[in-house]
Formats: sequence, structure tokens, C-alpha cells
Amino acid sequence: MLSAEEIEGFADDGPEPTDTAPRDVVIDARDVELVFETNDGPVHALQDINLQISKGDFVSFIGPSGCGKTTFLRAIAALEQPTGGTLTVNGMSPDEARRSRAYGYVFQAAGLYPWRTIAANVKLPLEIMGFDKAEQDRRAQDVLRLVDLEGFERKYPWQLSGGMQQRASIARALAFDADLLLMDEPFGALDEIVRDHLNEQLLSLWARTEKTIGFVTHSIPEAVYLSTKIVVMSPRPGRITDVIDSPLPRERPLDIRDTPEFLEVAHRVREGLRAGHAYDD
Ligand SMILES: Nc1ncnc2c1ncn2[C@@H]1O[C@H](COP(=O)(O)OP(=O)(O)OP(=O)(O)O)[C@@H](O)[C@H]1O
Repeated sequence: MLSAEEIEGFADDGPEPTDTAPRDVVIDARDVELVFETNDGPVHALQDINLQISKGDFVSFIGPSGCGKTTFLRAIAALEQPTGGTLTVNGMSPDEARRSRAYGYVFQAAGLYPWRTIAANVKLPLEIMGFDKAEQDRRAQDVLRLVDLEGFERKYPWQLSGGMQQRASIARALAFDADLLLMDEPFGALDEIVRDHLNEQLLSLWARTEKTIGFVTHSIPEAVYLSTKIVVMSPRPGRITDVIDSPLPRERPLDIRDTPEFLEVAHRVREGLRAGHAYDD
């Protein structure tokens, strides 16, 4: 079950940006390094991570297991501390950004409390933050409408399909109206048809809300379909092997996946993944 620290993490007012980065840079990573000390020795989860994510970007992180995708997302959310380099979110330290509710975080498992209704799950972070009841109701209604779950407020998680539960968890992450949404393989456990549908819905939500999204995936088609920027990563040590700025238009019907432009980007991602493996040999 998620900790209060993990389910919080959405936006409101907070410390002013310290202007270490241009205004439209939301995430600025410079030479970020993160080493876990374990009984078997140090694990270099992240090394030489240099990346700027701008406002309104949809950025996917793709790479084999253990390349540091989750660790990087957790570092942005101040759930892990880099051991080197600098990392800012809206010009603040990740910890300041967390306290100012700069982002919503969606986990791989929906992580809904089974004894709470869908609306009560969505309102939980708002309760923790002390929003008054009327505001909690208003926000829950708004975000449940955004993810197409109007009418399911009084249902319990087990009464919803896996895809609907994941949409509810996205609604919970949106409840603070943060400009930044961090999503760690939110659709990984779903079948392909449901996943396609949720991908379409997420793109439409992104277009309507103009949020900045950081999205972890193992799927090349998902990364290419969703992203304006694709960050290809590789393990041991966890590092970035390629950053691809997508030439695809922001408006994307599902059948864009059959176009030569799409296949070309997918090819480059695949090459980046291969290059990362070659490094290990
Ligand atoms: N708390 C921790 N303590 C020690 N090692 C860790 C910890 N968290 C992650 N690691 C290690 O850091 C490396 C990066 O892990 P991470 O979970 O970020 O990879 P990932 O790319 O998200 O993998 P996956 O696709 O399997 O989720 C791995 O070698 C992992 O074993």
C-alpha cells in the first residue's frame, strides 16, 4: 500500500522558483548520479544523467529492466536522493517541489484502498492536505470526469476493471491540478486493447490540460505513440543512450502507428536499445 508521502505529490502554491533554469524548463538534470549502497556492493542506478524537460513535453523513458527508469522518476519526486549532480523541478529542489505539490505520481499498480469508494480514494490526498469538503467534492468530480469515470464515484475498486482502476489512480494524481504528472508504467499490466484505449485517452487528456508528463514504459510503440521526447536508457550503469525529439504531430490518431514517420522513430528507439546492450558486451 502507498505511503502518505507517495500518494501526496500534487500542486498548489509553494516556494518560488530559484531561477537556476529557464522558466519553461520543468525538469533539469545535470550530471545526475545515484548509487545505492547494498550488501553486494554499490549499484550504479543512474550515471551522467543530463536531461531537460520543457513545459508541455510528453517524455517517455524506455529501456531494459534495471536501467534506472523508476529510480529517475522517484528522484524527480524526491522519493530517492541523487548521490551526485543537480536535479531541479520547476527550478526548485525535488524536495521543495514535492512540498509545493508540483506533481502527481501514478504507480504501476493502481494502489487504490479497497475499503474506500472511487471518489473517496481520489479525495484522500485532498483530505490529507486539509482541503474543505466542498472543494474535495468539486475536484473529485472534475478529475473523474476528465478520466471518463463519471457515474462510478460510489463504486469500490473491486467493482471496476483493471483499466478503470488505473484511470481512477490517474484521477487521484490529477486531484491537486499539478502541472507535472509522473507515471511509472501505468498500463504495463493491462492487455493491449485496453492499453491502446488508455493511451488514446491519456493523449487527449494531455492535449486538453497541457500538462508535462514523464512516463516510464517497456513498450516501443507506446513510447513512440505518446511522446514528444523519448529517452532511451541502458543498464549497468543506468544511463541515457539516446534522446529522440519526435517529429510526429501532437495530435495522433491510433493509425499513425502505420505511417513511415512512426516506424522510423520506432526504428531509432530500437537501435538505441541495441546500442545500450552492445555497451555491456
Ligand atoms: N532501493 C534500492 N536499493 C538497492 N538497489 C536498488 C534500489 N532500487 C533500485 N535498485 C537497483 O537500481 C537499478 C535500477 O533500478 P530501477 O528500478 O530504477 O530500474 P528500472 O529501469 O525501473 O527497471 P524495471 O523496468 O524492472 O522497473 C537496478 O539495478 C535495481 O536493482
